[in-house]
Amino acid sequence: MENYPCDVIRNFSIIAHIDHGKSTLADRLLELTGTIEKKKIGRNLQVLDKLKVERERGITVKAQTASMLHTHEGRKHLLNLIDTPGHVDFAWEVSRSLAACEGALLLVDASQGVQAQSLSVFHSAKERGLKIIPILNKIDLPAAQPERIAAQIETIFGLDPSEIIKISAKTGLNAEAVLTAIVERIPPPRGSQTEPLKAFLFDSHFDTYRGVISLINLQHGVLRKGDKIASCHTRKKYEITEVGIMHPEETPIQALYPGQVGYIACNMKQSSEAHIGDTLHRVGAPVDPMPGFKPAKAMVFAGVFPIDNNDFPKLEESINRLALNDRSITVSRESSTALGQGCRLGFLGTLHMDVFRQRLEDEYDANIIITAPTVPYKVIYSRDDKEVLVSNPTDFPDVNDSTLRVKEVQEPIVKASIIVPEEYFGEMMDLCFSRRGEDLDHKYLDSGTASSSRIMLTCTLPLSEIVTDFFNQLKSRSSGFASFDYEDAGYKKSDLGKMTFLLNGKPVDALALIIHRSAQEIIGRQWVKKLHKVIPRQLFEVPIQAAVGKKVIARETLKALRADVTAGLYGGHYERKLKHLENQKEGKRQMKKLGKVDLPQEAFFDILRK
Ligand SMILES: Nc1nc2c(ncn2[C@@H]2O[C@H](COP(=O)(O)OP(=O)(O)OP(=O)(O)O)[C@@H](O)[C@H]2O)c(=O)[nH]1
Repeated sequence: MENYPCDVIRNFSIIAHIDHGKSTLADRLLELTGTIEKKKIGRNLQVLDKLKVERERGITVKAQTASMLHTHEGRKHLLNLIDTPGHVDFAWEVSRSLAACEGALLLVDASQGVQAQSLSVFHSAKERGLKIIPILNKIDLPAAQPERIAAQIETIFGLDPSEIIKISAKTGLNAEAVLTAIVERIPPPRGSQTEPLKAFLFDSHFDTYRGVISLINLQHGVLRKGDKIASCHTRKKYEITEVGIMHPEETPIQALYPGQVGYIACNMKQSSEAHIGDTLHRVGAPVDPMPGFKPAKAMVFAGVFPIDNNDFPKLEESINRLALNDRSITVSRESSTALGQGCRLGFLGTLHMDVFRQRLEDEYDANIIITAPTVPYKVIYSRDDKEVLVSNPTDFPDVNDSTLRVKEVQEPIVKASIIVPEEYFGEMMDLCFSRRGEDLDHKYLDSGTASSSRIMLTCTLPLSEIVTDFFNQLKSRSSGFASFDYEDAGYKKSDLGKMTFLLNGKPVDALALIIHRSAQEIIGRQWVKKLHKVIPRQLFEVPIQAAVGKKVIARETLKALRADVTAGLYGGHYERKLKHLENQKEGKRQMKKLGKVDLPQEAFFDILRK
């Protein structure tokens, strides 16, 4: 590695909207540089996307990094690709990956044009002062409009059209030009061997045998096995047990030199010790830490409960093991009278939550119930202006109870941008208004009179409105054409209340919701109807009520039972009934006594799944 001084090193990321071909281009670059063999990636198996869920959903969840060697004008260069995940929830991972680069390839699909995330990742890269190389991908597609999209890139990003490289990552057409541009246009890192050791930690994962493996970008100094290092953040000390580069798999090396990107293993036992954005230095030779990082903030919370309560220890262990590799997830225990013992998890967003659930189910075969997602609300009390963050509806106070002296409640809001063809503009406006959107604004993205021009719509929305079903609505109401991105926009005062559901006068804690006043009646009625459908009849009449504070706003009555246990269950769905009967036969069916009401776990499943 000592043969690769800074001037032959290039550290870069590929940034793009989801599906614009980032992983495909990464594969082509690895292939062109001989880092991987061609045959390995024949069946659309992308080397950089490793997790099963990623393949199933075709998205990158966790960033993967690879080093490659490329000869340019007779000189061998070391190119370090720092891969970034491609979804709004993971904007934080993108920003930390970018901090380890000097340049970024901005990839835009020539048939779809600039999309919402193209814009947000562009701004992120620009803020960091990275050299941006615009690339138009998928020019092999019949629907590609390279000229029109190139004009878009020029007007929206202010990039020089002559700098745009037009390629097909799939066929490999012109991909060689990308390598040349990386070497010629991206500045080399600036590091020095003589300055005190300084390494930037930008990613980490957990390995069962070696403990925490951290990816680092070495700013200064030389790092070898046996070196003693310390963290600026925690001040803990470690000894390096292995140094290597990702080529693309972990490949041990003797030493890492300034400007290089690689991995280290040290005696770090817990992933919580590896702080993303931390700076490492040699023991006894402290350095100034790299500029601070915003830590990942969980913005969506949900309870996870096992269907069978005996499974809780196993579920908890699985959750902890998965969380080891994803420190943006927060985990705490939660218990509910209705659902028993479970965990409350905090996620970056709803996709993050879905991915986690799928991993739990895939890898651990877990049979679980997830409660409705909530966002963190701020409750401010008049007594000494105390501010409490509430992310579990159970803990939300009754705002009308004057003894509690709640001064106001605030909810997190986001600044959303939606890019959509003009003909769907009206639909998108409706959607935003129906989700309490404010400050709506829009602008045309195509200059001149292009047919089917595209519009960028921006507005502020409460975060709670986009964590439930917003994305699906957006896609279905725009025939799949709208793209969406959002950023944190702080907190805002809001008229919210806690809605509880009562069975036979007893509240069911797992079903509590925090809802804006304008939607309380509608949601109350909907949920009461749903409950009425899924709760089996009992030996006595059961009132099902929705209440906000002490005020009941909706009610249905479940008539007393006469004969057959399964009659009327689930609105007569045959397979459901069959499953129900089978469960009963196996004696596995769990009944929850809520007051005097028997509520099967499956009923919760049906309500919460919606
Ligand atoms: N026709 C054509 N298809 C392409 C090209 N590049 C990528 N694709 C296809 O586009 C789809 C998305 O490509 P990916 O490389 O997975 O996209 P991505 O940007 O990595 O997606 P995320 O990892 O989710 O951000 C795949 O089906 C690719 O085969 C191209 O140049 N031409």
